[in-house]
Amino acid sequence: MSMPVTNPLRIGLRQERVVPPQCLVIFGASGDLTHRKLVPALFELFKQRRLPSEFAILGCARRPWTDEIFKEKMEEALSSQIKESPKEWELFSQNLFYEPVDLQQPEHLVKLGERLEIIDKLKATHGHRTFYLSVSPKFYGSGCRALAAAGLLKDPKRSRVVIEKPFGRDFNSAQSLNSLVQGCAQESQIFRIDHYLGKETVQNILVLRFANTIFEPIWNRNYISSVQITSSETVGVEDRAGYYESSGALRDMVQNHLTQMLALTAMEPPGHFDPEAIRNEKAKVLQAVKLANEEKPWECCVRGQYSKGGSDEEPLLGYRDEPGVDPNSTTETYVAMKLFIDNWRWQGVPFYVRTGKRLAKRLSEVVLTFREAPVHLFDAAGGCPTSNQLILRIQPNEGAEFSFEVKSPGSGMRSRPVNMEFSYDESFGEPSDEGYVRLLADAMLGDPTLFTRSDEVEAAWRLYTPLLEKIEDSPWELPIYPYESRTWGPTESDLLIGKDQLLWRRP
Ligand SMILES: NC(=O)C1=CN([C@@H]2O[C@H](COP(=O)(O)OP(=O)(O)OC[C@H]3O[C@@H](n4cnc5c(N)ncnc54)[C@H](OP(=O)(O)O)[C@@H]3O)[C@@H](O)[C@H]2O)C=CC1
Ligand SMILES: O=C1O[C@H](COP(=O)(O)O)[C@@H](O)[C@H](O)[C@H]1O
Repeated sequence: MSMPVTNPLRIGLRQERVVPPQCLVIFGASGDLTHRKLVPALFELFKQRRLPSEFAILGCARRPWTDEIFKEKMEEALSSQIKESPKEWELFSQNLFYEPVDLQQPEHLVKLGERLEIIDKLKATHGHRTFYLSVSPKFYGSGCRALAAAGLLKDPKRSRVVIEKPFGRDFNSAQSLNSLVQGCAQESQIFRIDHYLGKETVQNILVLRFANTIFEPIWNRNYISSVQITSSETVGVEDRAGYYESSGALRDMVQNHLTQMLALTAMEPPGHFDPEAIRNEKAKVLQAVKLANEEKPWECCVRGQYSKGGSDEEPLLGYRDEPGVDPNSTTETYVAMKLFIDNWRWQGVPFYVRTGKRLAKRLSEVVLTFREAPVHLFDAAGGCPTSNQLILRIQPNEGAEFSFEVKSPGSGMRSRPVNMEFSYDESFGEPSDEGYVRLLADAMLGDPTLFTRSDEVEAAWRLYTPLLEKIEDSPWELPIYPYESRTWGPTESDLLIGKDQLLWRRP
């Protein structure tokens, strides 16, 4: 009988950190995020045995659901996972409870406090609570205030609050929201979530840079000529027009997810792996980022909006024809821009970032392009030698690749580029967890490393607010260029990077 072969990379893989006893209270329990992301992530944690038996999920929203209705709704949300793990669902569902709460009604919060005490006794959760605000951003501040007024945040060791994005809509509103929530709870209790930081490959940027010796000496302006950060989506606005119309790609994706990827790529090495050390370095580098041309932002920023496209079989609506969208909308669904970082490491190295909906491919990646060899000794297949590139594939097919020149086989001495590949799935034999799995566990563990601190959020808003104001005050200076659905965005964005004799990567 042959022995099963064990992949040595899987040894010791799962799962060091188990959440301590507690009750997770989700405000917005009937909403889209709870349905699509939060409860599936919690079920995943449960299946991985990372939730203790002293654990409860208390769903809250205004509608008068009961525990039973909440369980039914969550069963619908998890239907495909439950088919594979029906027994786990039986056990998991015993931890689900529901309390009707309107965050604007103080007496509801008092009732919530009483319900939590009952759950504490029933599930032995000892007053340990994580409050997750998965409600409209207009309730982030008032929600925290209501929790504090009801005395639910007074114990900094046992109560935390998780705040969804967007955290503010410009520098001033983010600053006011920070002071409001910091007036209700200590910074150590506040977890501002950015789900990109929960992605395995985004965290891998840190490990790749700081657990290897080969990268750090060349991770700077002496060796790197440019950096591209892309997050492209194939989906359109879906049913979120109400939110997206007043947000747009700059606020929805660039200020948070792309800027966080940039911060991890560009930050200095922290002295040690400690939440504050990491967040200090991220905040420091974010404070040094600037638009490539602050006086003429139209020279370094391109906005686009998808028009119709697709195929006869799958025709796709243009953004302005989507349900809930203003037929004259000037909200951008695509943005590309060029940034610089004003410090010793990165002076003069352009960072190009782009994101868009309804693009040709779903992908997120960070691409570092290295300087050309100083002398071209060999003929290159295709005319000119390519620059070395390190590509950090955030999604899909999570991993990394390095492209470099090798000798083309044959009698001559010609060079051609090849790729060296690492893939998470292939190496570790299983797909990576969704970002929310990691982040929910970390919030309940009280580990803030992968959450954004107040100064980081403010630094990111400080960077983009002048641009947002320019768009609002003189929109003709930053016009919206249409692009056909399922293409790579407006041609103007090719010109943005083309001015520097570069091309966007189109894998
Ligand atoms: N959906 C997504 O993919 C993403 C969402 N987010 C963020 O997550 C948050 C939630 O988004 P989403 O789930 O899409 O929003 P939804 O509009 O789907 O859900 C909002 C939820 O809030 C509840 N609610 C509304 N008013 C109150 C109130 N006064 N007191 C208590 N609960 C209330 C609603 O239930 P009821 O009407 O019964 O009160 C509902 O459960 C938002 O901040 C969004 O920006 C972030 C990233 C992605
Ligand atoms: O936060 C958001 O992210 C999603 C994209 O997330 P991903 O994990 O699928 O890359 C985006 O669709 C949404 O508009 C935005 O609010």
